[in-house]
Amino acid sequence: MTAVLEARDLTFAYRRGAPPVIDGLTHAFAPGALTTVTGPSGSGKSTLLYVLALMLRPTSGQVRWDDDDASALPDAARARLRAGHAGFVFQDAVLDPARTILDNVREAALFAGMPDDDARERALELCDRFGVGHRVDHRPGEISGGQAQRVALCRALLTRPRVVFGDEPTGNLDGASARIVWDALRAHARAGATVVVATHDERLADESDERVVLS
Ligand SMILES: Nc1ncnc2c1ncn2[C@@H]1O[C@H](COP(=O)(O)OP(=O)(O)OP(=O)(O)O)[C@@H](O)[C@H]1O
Repeated sequence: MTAVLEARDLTFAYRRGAPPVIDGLTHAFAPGALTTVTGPSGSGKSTLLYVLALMLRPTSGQVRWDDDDASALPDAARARLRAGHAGFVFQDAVLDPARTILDNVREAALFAGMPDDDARERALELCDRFGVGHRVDHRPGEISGGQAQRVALCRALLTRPRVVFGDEPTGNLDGASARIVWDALRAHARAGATVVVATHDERLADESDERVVLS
């Protein structure tokens, strides 16, 4: 099967002539699988996610999406691919404090061309599913950190993206909240998406379908 997302001899350095942070990585990230990226602090886990998500351009090699060299596309085309097909969950929820929970979740639809009514319905369904349905009219300052992270998860899954990136998505959470976020990401993978999660949590990494270990 064609991989949705593939790193091919991927190298990335933040500055010309600096030692590469990613050095010749080749890996096909299988659809239907949750792949964890692990490795010591500073080994390049976040950097790899940003390169795979087309936010940073490789120094050499390719990031292929659906068998095209997506990393070589112009900025606008890369941004369109990201907005249309990818979701993100970071260690901190990064919600807009001025907008309600519902509007924060619906934001993802704006850039993906999802009709407003569908977005609202799906946002409410996700908020209910992840236990923040009673908070949709509140602002981020009025909910807990664990709830905020579940809101970020709802936002990431809103458009049913084919690729989801998580950068330490459970890093700030207690065990129960971490489990909810992890299980949701795994379920999204089982539904066919390609899910790539950077984590320090070896116990969660042991449960992943595939692993990329950086050194
Ligand atoms: N914007 C940047 N400019 C220059 N160097 C950077 C930049 N961001 C990260 N680095 C360097 O790149 C290397 C990899 O950083 P990265 O954040 O990807 O690692 P990580 O494995 O995610 O680390 P951690 O587990 O601590 O979050 C580190 O040496 C870091 O100092």
